[in-house]
Amino acid sequence: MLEVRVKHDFPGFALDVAFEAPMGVTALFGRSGAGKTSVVRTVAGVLKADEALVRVGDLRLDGLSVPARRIGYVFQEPRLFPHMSVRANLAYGMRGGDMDAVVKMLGIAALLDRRPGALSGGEAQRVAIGRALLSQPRLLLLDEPLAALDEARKAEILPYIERLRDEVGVPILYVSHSVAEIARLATTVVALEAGRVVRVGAAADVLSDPDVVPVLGVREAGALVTARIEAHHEDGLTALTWSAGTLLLPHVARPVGAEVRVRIEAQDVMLAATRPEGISALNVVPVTLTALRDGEGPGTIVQLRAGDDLILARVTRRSATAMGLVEGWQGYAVVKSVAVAAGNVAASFPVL
Ligand SMILES: Nc1ncnc2c1ncn2[C@@H]1O[C@H](COP(=O)(O)OP(=O)(O)OP(=O)(O)O)[C@@H](O)[C@H]1O
Repeated sequence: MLEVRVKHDFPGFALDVAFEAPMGVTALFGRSGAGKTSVVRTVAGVLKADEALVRVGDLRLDGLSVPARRIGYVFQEPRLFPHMSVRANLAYGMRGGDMDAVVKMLGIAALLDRRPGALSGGEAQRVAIGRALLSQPRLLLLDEPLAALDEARKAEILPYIERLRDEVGVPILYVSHSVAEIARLATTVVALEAGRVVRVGAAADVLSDPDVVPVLGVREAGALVTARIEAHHEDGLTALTWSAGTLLLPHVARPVGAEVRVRIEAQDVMLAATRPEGISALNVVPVTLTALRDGEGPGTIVQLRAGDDLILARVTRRSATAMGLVEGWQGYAVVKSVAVAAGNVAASFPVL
C-alpha cells in the first residue's frame, strides 16, 4: 500500500531506507539523527534525494511536484493562520470531502468560530489534522504531531488519531521517537538507526523483538498484546482475555466485548521458576523463554511466549544466571495489574 525507498548522501551521513507497509499508521521510529525527517522530506518532495521511490497504492508520487503529490502534512506545531477562524482555516485548501464529518470525527464543532490564539495546543493540532484531511490527501504525514504537547493534551488527542487510523482510508506516515505513542497507534513500525532500517513489520512483532530494544531504549521496551474485555468488576478492575488467559487491569473504559491492544512494559514483568503463591500481583501466566539479549548495562531482555503472544521482561544479568535462563526455559511471568497504566490500553484495529 505504501512503499518508500530513499538513498541520499549528506556530507558525513548516508541515508539508505526502504520499506513497504499495508494501510493504517506506519510509524517511523528512531533516535534523533536517525534520518526520520529526511525520509519524510523526501516523501513530501521537499528534499530531492539521490534516489527516491514513493508509491501509494498503484500511484508513483516521486516524479510529481510537491503540490501534485497531494500529501497532507502536519508538523509539531499546528501552523494555522492566526487571523482566520477555525472554520476558515479548515476551508483553506479544501478540495472536497465532508467538513461536517471531519469536524465531528475530530471533536472540533464547538471551536469553529474561534481564532487559533484561543485554542489549546491539542485543539489546534486537531484543527491542523482536519485541515490536512480536507485537502483530500493521498497520504498524511504526521511529523512528531504530539511532541510539543504536555501529557494531558497528548492523552486528549490520541483517541482522535486512532479514529483517523480506523475510519479514514488514507495511509498515515507517522514520525515519532516516543515508544508509548507508536505502541498505541502504529499498524507497522519502521525502526531506523543511523540512516538504515533495523527492522520493519507489524507493530506487535517489532515491539516484542529483543534486537530492536536497543533502538527503542531499554526503559521503554515492552510488548503489545491484543485482548478482549470480559467484565468490569465492582472493585475497579477490568478482566480481559488474551491468548495466555485472563488479564486483570485497572478499569478500562471500553465496553464488554471490545478488543483492545495492551502494552505490557518489560520492566513491569517479573519471572518465577515455579508458580508463585501468596503474592499481591494478580496476573501470573505460564511462559516459555524464546530469546535472551544482554544489554550494555547490568540488564538482560528476555522474550517469552505466553499463549500465542510474545512478551518481554527486563531482568538483571545476575538474576538470569541465578535462574538458569536459557532458550526453552519454562516458568511464570508475573504482571502487576496497577503497572499497566490507562494510556497503555488502546483501541485495537482491524487486522490487515
Ligand atoms: N541538509 C543537510 N545537510 C547535511 N546533513 C544533513 C542535512 N539534513 C540532515 N542531515 C543529517 O542527516 C542526519 C539525519 O537527520 P534527520 O533530521 O533526518 O534525523 P531525524 O531522525 O529526523 O532526527 P530528529 O529526531 O532530531 O529530527 C543527521 O545526521 C543530520 O545532521
